[in-house]
Amino acid sequence: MHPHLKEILFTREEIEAKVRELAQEISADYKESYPLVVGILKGSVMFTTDLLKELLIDVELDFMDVSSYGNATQSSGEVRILKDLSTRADGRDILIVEDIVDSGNTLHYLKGLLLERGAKSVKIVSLLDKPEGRKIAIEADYVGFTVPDEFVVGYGIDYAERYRSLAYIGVFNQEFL
Ligand SMILES: O=P(O)(O)OC[C@H]1O[C@H](OP(=O)(O)OP(=O)(O)O)[C@H](O)[C@@H]1O
Ligand code: HPA
Ligand SMILES: [Mg+2]
Repeated sequence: MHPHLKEILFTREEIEAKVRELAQEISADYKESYPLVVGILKGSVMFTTDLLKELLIDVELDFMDVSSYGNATQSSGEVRILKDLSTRADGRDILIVEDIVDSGNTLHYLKGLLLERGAKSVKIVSLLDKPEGRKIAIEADYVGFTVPDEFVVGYGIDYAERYRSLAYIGVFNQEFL
C-alpha cells in the first residue's frame, strides 16, 4: 500500500469485478440505443476506459473536463468547464461516467447543462458514491461502491494531482495534507 494511505477500500480485483457488473447492466439498458458516453476528466479516465472495454454495445465516446476542487479536499461549490464536449448533445441518450459523487455539485451542474442543451436522456454511472458528502440532491443511476465520509484516492482519483495511478482505491491519510 502507498505510505500516504490509511487503508485500502477496494482492490484491483474488486474494482474489475464491479466494472464488469456495471457494464453488463448498462449494456442491457442501452441495447436499443447508441448512447453518447461522456467521461469526466480527469478522475474518471481509468473507470471510463475499463468500462468501455466491458460494454457489449457500441457507444460514442467524448470527454468533458470540469473542476471544482483545485488542490483542496473540499468542493469550492463553483464548477468550471475546462474542456467542453466535441459533439452535440441534442437528441442524444447521454451516459455521464464519473469516479465519485461527493457534494453532488459537479453532477448537478453537468446534468442540468446537458438537459438544457436538449439531450434526450441523461443518466449517470459513478464508480463511487459518498452519500454523507452530499450538499445538493443528485443521485447516480448506477453506483459501484458506497464509500465512507473520507477523502479517497487511487484508480484515477487524486489529492492535489497525486495518487491517480494507483490500481486500487484507498483512504488518503490527511497527515500528508
Ligand atoms: O460531487 P463533487 O463534490 O462535485 O465531487 C466529485 C467530483 O470531484 C472530483 O473532480 P475534480 O474537480 O477534483 O477534478 P479531477 O477529476 O480532475 O480530479 C471527482 O472526480 C468528481 O468529478
Ligand atoms: O474523496 C474524494 N477524493 C478525491 N477527489 C474527490 N472529489 C470529491 N470527493 C473526492
Ligand atoms: Mg480531483
